[in-house]
Amino acid sequence: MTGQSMVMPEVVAVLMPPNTAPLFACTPPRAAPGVAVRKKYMQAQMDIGPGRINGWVESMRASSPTHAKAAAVLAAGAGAVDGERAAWMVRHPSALSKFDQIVAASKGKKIVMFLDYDGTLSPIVDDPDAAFMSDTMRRAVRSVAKHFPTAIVSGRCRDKVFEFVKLAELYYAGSHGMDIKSPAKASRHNEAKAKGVLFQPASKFLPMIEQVHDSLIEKTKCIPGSKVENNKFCVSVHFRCVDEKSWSTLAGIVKGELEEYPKLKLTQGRKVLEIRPTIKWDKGKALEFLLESLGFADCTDVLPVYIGDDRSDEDAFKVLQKRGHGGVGIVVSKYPKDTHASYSLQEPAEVMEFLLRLVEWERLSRAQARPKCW
Ligand SMILES: O=P(O)(O)OC[C@H]1O[C@H](O[C@H]2O[C@H](CO)[C@@H](O)[C@H](O)[C@H]2O)[C@H](O)[C@@H](O)[C@@H]1O
Repeated sequence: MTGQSMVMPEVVAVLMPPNTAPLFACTPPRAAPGVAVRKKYMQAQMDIGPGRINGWVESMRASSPTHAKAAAVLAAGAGAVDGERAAWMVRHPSALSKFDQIVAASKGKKIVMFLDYDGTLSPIVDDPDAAFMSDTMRRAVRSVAKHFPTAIVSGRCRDKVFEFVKLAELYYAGSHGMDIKSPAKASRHNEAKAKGVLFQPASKFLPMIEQVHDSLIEKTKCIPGSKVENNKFCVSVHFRCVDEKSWSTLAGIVKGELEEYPKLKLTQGRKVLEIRPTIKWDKGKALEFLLESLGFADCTDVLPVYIGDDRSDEDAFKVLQKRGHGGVGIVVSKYPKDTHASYSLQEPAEVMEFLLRLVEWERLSRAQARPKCW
């Protein structure tokens, strides 16, 4: 991103090497004793491919920010961890405290909103079926969508995330972007090109994903607390409620399943192992696809804003970071983590505050632009 329209915090974020997935949910401290912890997590993350089960379990531990923070505190002390957080906040300042900077960058541009669901619009809870969004958050999203084209981009299957959000005027990209649909309800943003879009780049994997889902349901029955979720073009195996002693057994089951399906790969989210097709499609590609469908491909007068909390959202942040015409990536996290986002918000409550401020700012800008009749 080189254009002057680029939105960046005052301090440039440390970039990760190209093609490197974010390594930990929480970055262990850089102080001497923490380095060992950091390396351990890095190794664990690399091992998750076809590697050892121990590597898988380490990586599963690292997917818990609180777990990783506790490990870092043990290794380096609370002071070092606080210092790490302060340094991270300088690199990824709060989108609320930098609100004026963000909206200034949208001058002369149309904002397009992209919102992740779990951990962004709804708080993380133990039961994935109970991850409800509050009515106040729904009202905030509805108001945003009145002013800006708005898409929900989720790892969940599209129908499920729609059941939670219940707003027919939005675009939805489910299954980590592999199931994209334009709004069911007309609004002033979707009269044009994106109307009637349905894009499913992984449709040929549907029977395979079904098989894997059914097989994993059967094989994980012996593991109390585990939950296998059918996300249509991917399968999520949750371990949030599984006793840590059983994590290696669960990892072994998923690993064994993957070995039978070389056309599927493993990714990780917050206390969840996700199996998905090896196709080169992710939330970043979905963001590009939606911008194109809306008629904004290569447009200099559009500013995409993406808010998300998980590893899969990093694919979208990377796209925004590379985009020549600007884009705002906002990561939702209380803890420092490797991210390609420029800004941060701590939790869904702050996301709601940001959305409401955006709506208010847009209303005021419009009112000021209107000719006055005395
Ligand atoms: O892309 P997202 O909308 O963030 O979806 C990612 C995954 O979110 C859900 O799991 C996560 O949230 C659950 C409810 O709070 C929580 O119990 C779980 O531990 C988290 O990983 C969803 O259930 C998954 O299918 C999504 O892939």
